[in-house]
Amino acid sequence: MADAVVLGAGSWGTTFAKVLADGGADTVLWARRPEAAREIDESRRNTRYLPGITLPAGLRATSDIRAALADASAVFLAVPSQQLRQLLRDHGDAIERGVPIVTLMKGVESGTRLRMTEVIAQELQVDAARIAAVSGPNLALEIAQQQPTAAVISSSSGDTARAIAKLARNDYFHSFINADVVGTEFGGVLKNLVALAIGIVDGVGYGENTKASIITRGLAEMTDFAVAHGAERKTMRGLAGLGDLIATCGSPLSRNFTAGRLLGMGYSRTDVIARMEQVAEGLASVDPVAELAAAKGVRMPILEQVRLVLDGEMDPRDIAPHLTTDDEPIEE
Ligand SMILES: NC(=O)c1ccc[n+]([C@@H]2O[C@H](COP(=O)([O-])OP(=O)(O)OC[C@H]3O[C@@H](n4cnc5c(N)ncnc54)[C@H](O)[C@@H]3O)[C@@H](O)[C@H]2O)c1
Ligand SMILES: O=P(O)(O)OC[C@H](O)CO
Repeated sequence: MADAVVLGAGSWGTTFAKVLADGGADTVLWARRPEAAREIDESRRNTRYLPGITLPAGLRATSDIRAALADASAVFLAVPSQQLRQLLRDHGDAIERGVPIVTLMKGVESGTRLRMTEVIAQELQVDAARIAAVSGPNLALEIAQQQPTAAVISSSSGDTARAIAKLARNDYFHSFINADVVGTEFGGVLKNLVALAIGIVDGVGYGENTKASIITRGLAEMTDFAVAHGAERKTMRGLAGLGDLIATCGSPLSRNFTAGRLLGMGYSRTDVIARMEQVAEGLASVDPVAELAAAKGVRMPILEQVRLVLDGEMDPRDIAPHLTTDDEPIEE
């Protein structure tokens, strides 16, 4: 049996497989395209997603998903959020009973508005104690370059969180644990939306005051939203909240920041999607998060303005003054 099987050989799946393999885990990475699996196995490279990175010799790759799953002691999922349900529907039956299933993803499903752990539980009919979510300030390329980084592994089961945290650690990557799955997952989803806003104002040409104002108010919005959905407030101050917000909003490596920047430069939603070569989860999360916020009566003016820019109903230059939609001053 392999200690870990990672599904999805994009930038994060490949990097996380490297993290696991560098920590000593016998790791198999599933790539949809046979030529990608071959390149990883034969050249120790994934040039499309991780240029310049040499992958560890112990990391094996395959394009045979069912063989990989049948041999897995733990399964890690790293495909775009809108694709997860179909992948599990097609191949979830190949996962052995009792195996922990870990989402590395940061999105909600359009339509159902479900978090990834909820999609897993619903589609595979597995107990929440077997499921975990990984989140944190984790820009893939920096970790693939072995720059020191922390993440948090969240599960309702302390045993599951601890087991995954022990697998996902090495001399450059450290995993903490928590039991707040709702907050940990929503942190990863919501910071993408703030990063879109930061990208937009960067594309417009605004500077650090504007960005700091949006990041600070964005964290307040994230916290209101997450707490209304059952998260712990402190999670939003942790790696999955503030930590990831700082990394994603501050880096040109972020695909959400990049997508926002294109919007700020005047490209339409359709143009931005066409230009992105990797997934920017925030683009698909805007509408379901806005719907979830409305259902709980949570006001999210920054999210609302990102939505208006995406829909072509607001000039990107107008986003910054509207940090709140209130006419009367409100408490910070
Ligand atoms: N890249 C990062 O820095 C990073 C860090 C943390 C979390 N994440 C999250 O990880 C998830 C994956 O992101 P990524 O960066 O690896 O994306 P990516 O665009 O780099 O790669 C996505 C991978 O999924 C595969 N894929 C696409 N559609 C598929 C389908 N229908 N079935 C199976 N495979 C499919 C692609 O071939 C590709 O290998 C996202 O939710 C993202 O938010 C990314
Ligand atoms: O490239 P992004 O915007 O998807 O962000 C990547 C990671 O989530 C950063 O933690």
